[in-house]
Amino acid sequence: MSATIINGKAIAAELRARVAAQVPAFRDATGRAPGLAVVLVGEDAASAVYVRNKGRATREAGMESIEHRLPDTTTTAELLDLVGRLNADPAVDGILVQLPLPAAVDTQAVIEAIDPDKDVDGFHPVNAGRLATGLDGLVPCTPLGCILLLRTIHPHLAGLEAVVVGRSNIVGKPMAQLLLRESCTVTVVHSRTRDAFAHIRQADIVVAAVGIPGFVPAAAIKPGATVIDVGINRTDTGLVGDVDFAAASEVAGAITPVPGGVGPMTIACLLRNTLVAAARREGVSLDLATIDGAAA
Ligand SMILES: Nc1nc2c(c(=O)[nH]1)N[C@@H](CN(C=O)c1ccc(C(=O)N[C@@H](CCC(=O)O)C(=O)O)cc1)CN2
Repeated sequence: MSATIINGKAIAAELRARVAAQVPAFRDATGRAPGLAVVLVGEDAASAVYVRNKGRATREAGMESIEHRLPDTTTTAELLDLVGRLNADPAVDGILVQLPLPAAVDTQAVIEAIDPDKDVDGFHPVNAGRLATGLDGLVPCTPLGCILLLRTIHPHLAGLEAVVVGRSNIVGKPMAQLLLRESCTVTVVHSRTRDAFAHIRQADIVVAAVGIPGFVPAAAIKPGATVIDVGINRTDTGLVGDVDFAAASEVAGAITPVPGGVGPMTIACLLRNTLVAAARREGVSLDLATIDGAAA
């Protein structure tokens, strides 16, 4: 069997276009564009690229991009002070602090300092709680992107067996919550799971977010399953995911590539979240089902 390759780059471009299409109405209603502030601390090369791409995508969508680049000597107190100012700035609808932060910075304190209603990363405990309890909040971009990719293959996710590989706060846990919200039957496997592959083999949907190159072998995938690979691992042979893509695509029904799968959805969903945050702050109504795609 040769799997359908899920083209995240194309699906992300469509989402970005749908978000951009809503911006003129927001401008007309409020007299301003949605504003996204992105904070980069230090010199991490990959983070610098992601922040540059976020700024470009924000401007291309017709939104205001506010970028803060700080040295790697920045203290937690200095970062908290900046976040406080962005919280208070009425032109800022979304705040994103690029991760990872330098080791000396208290990352959790910074995340918790962001106004939950401007937390376009969806990492604040208030937004994690809203997601877990079925309230409207801001949802982490990468897991949200995975759901939108899954819907292109499974317009109805309810009842499917889903296995999430990894339990990070940024991807694994919110991914499990989002799949539960779609009425999937959800299992999370992690480093202490006794036989992770035995669980993965039962799954109609596998979301791999463990950060280990090629961790999921073809032999662990049920024939016809949909495989979403969140891993972005830099190796001597280039960027690879958490799934053995070449072998798995002979077994899976559909699979995301790396690069070109989940990654582009992260930035598209960031724009979507910024528009959502701006609309909620201004009391402007949005048709989220249309923005997220016809099957939403
Ligand atoms: N505050 C945040 N920090 C980080 C997040 C996040 O969502 N919020 N996620 C990642 C990095 N990230 C966005 O910030 C991100 C990662 C990858 C891509 C992407 O488009 N990847 C491409 C490959 C690009 C490459 O060559 O490196 C792909 O997969 O096709 C976009 C955004 C950690 N930090």
